[in-house]
Amino acid sequence: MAIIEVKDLVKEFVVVRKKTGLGNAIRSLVLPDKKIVRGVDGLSFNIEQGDIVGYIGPNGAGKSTTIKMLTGILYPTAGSIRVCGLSPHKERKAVVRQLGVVFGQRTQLYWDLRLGETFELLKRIYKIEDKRFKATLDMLNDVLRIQDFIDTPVRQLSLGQRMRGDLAASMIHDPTVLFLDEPTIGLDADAKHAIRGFIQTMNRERRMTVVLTTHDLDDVEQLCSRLLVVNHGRIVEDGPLDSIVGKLAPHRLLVIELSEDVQAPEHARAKIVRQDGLKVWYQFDKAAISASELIADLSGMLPIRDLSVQEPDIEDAIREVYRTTG
Ligand SMILES: Nc1ncnc2c1ncn2[C@@H]1O[C@H](COP(=O)(O)OP(=O)(O)OP(=O)(O)O)[C@@H](O)[C@H]1O
Repeated sequence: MAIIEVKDLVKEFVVVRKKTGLGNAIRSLVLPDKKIVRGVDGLSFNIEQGDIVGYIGPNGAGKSTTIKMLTGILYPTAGSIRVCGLSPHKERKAVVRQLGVVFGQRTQLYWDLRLGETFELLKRIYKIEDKRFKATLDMLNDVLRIQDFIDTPVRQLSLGQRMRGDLAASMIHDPTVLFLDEPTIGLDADAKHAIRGFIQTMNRERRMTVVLTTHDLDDVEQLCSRLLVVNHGRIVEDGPLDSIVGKLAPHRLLVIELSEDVQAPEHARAKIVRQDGLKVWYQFDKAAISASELIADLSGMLPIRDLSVQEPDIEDAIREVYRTTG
């Protein structure tokens, strides 16, 4: 059984359109001009236990709205959700015990408490027994190195320390699923490395399922076994990184260095995208022609001194996801 099951999920928001001018403002009070915005528009997907899934897409695609519904913060307009066999909005208390949630852009720690006091508070909220609490803290300290600043008030922590504190807090009750919304945003390379290491360790050692929204390409590349790409509230791609890169950036480049300055010939299944002195760049789709076929064809027509095949760039492919507007 999948640990997260989402079927035909829809979330609509009612937005009141504001008009300028006093007359219009008064009219709006009596008869507001309402518009329905579909933040999520018929999502269906399952996530298996132990997966690390990147939930990615351009701004306004519906990522946060989905995460809020999966964690019981928002009520869906239609469709169904099961997380650990529970309905997040109907069985919120029970579901919250199974979930860890971290929003990179805002802390869930208590600003005026020391980090350790926050953990104590969470211990009481979740009714965690002493022995288990201590064991979890020791484990979290091993992975996140929180001991150095556990007695520091949260407001004095650096961003990287605060994020490690937030992650530790989300794990105190030993959840089954971890939702991370931009967990590495604004962090330096060391802190990012620590956070990624933590996610990998929790996934490997505790079979923790992780759903991660991120704009960081290294997060995607280093962590995610599967990507769900969302746009306009719908899933537009679902699969491992490689296959999505293949779909979004199907083109490869054959770069040929000529031994003589000749005009490079056109090819029916490859396009010349650049010629600079003795170098020519042919772009081709590997589904239409293989690199070896193209090389064989061209070597009969051109004086070739050297050549190389350039694979598509993961960064370009994922950037394409974030650039997409259509
Ligand atoms: N409370 C709200 N009221 C009205 N519209 C909303 C509300 N929350 C989200 N929306 C709209 O729903 C759509 C999806 O928004 P959402 O915040 O889920 O996108 P996102 O993928 O998380 O974007 P980002 O990457 O910018 O955080 C957007 O059109 C947004 O304007």
